[in-house]
Amino acid sequence: MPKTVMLSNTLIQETTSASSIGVFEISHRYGDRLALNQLSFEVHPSEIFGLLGPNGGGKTTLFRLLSTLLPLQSGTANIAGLDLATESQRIRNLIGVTFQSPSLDGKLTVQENLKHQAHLYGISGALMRERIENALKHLGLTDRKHGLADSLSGGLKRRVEIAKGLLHAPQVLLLDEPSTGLDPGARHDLWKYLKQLQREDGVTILITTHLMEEAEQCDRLGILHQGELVALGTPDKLRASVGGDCLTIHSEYLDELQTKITEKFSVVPQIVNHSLRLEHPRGHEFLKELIDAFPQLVTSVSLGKPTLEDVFIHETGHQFWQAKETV
Ligand SMILES: Nc1ncnc2c1ncn2[C@@H]1O[C@H](COP(=O)(O)OP(=O)(O)OP(=O)(O)O)[C@@H](O)[C@H]1O
Repeated sequence: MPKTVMLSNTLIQETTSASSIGVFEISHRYGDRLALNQLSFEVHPSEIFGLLGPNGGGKTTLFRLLSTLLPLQSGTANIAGLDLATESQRIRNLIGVTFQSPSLDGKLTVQENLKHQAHLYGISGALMRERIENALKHLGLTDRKHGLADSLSGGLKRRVEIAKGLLHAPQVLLLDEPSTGLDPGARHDLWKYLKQLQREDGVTILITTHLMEEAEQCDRLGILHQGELVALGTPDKLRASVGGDCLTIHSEYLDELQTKITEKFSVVPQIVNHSLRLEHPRGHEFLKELIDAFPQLVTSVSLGKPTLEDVFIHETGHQFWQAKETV
């Protein structure tokens, strides 16, 4: 967290030099709708930090703020020690951003799109050619470089968007749902490349996703729900925060079974997506007790170690895919 100091009656927040991205108590409204609520987190240098959240959680709004497309309404933020509110031009030079919305010129070839992007950043000549070839190679686009962007599939277009964000060798990459539309092979290659950028070039990567398997690959994760950060930590630490094993109980008599389990075992199962869900330190033993106690009410029970989806349910009471846009 930033240190707050008093200077001439003005509160100044000092940034923590150890962080590459610092977000401190950011809130953002669209009219009456509160899209981000007092959000704070820090991303360390050369870290891959994931923001996991369902649609409407506020991920895109945060990206638009960090990439200087939206002005900050309240709170403070910095990237590589530069203040977002006052040094947006310098920040733009050192970040690479890929948004969900398409930005390619469909009437230009892949290579022309990349050249255009390079020129915007003042890159030309041999350096430009080298950067473009490198990005094409790592994103599996070399044999499509002369094809019109309009002729590409959604997944290939996505890869060109990502290539565009990498051409000026940014220190910090902001990737908003980069895997959307990519098949599993392309997703695997993208992650291999992101980890290479992290390892060899020390790039810091902030990525948003709603895919659990992608979230698993991040060094640390923030779980964003209705504009608030409900959990923060490594995937392992987050999973460990869920108490023991997770049981999902199917029944035709959910309300009755919920009451009876609560009375008999003094634990309150949550009703999530037409089933009962509870956490127990020794799930396999409890499962047997449960079936012995209510053989007529229990249709089936599944038992598993906590997943990131369980972390989300644990923190919000909602199933990830059913979390509503209610902010
Ligand atoms: N321009 C806008 N005007 C009004 N409300 C908006 C606007 N943009 C976003 N919102 C609302 O703000 C909230 C957060 O939206 P945001 O797009 O940041 O979420 P998200 O997590 O990126 O979702 P998605 O993955 O669907 O893009 C949502 O409730 C959304 O409806």
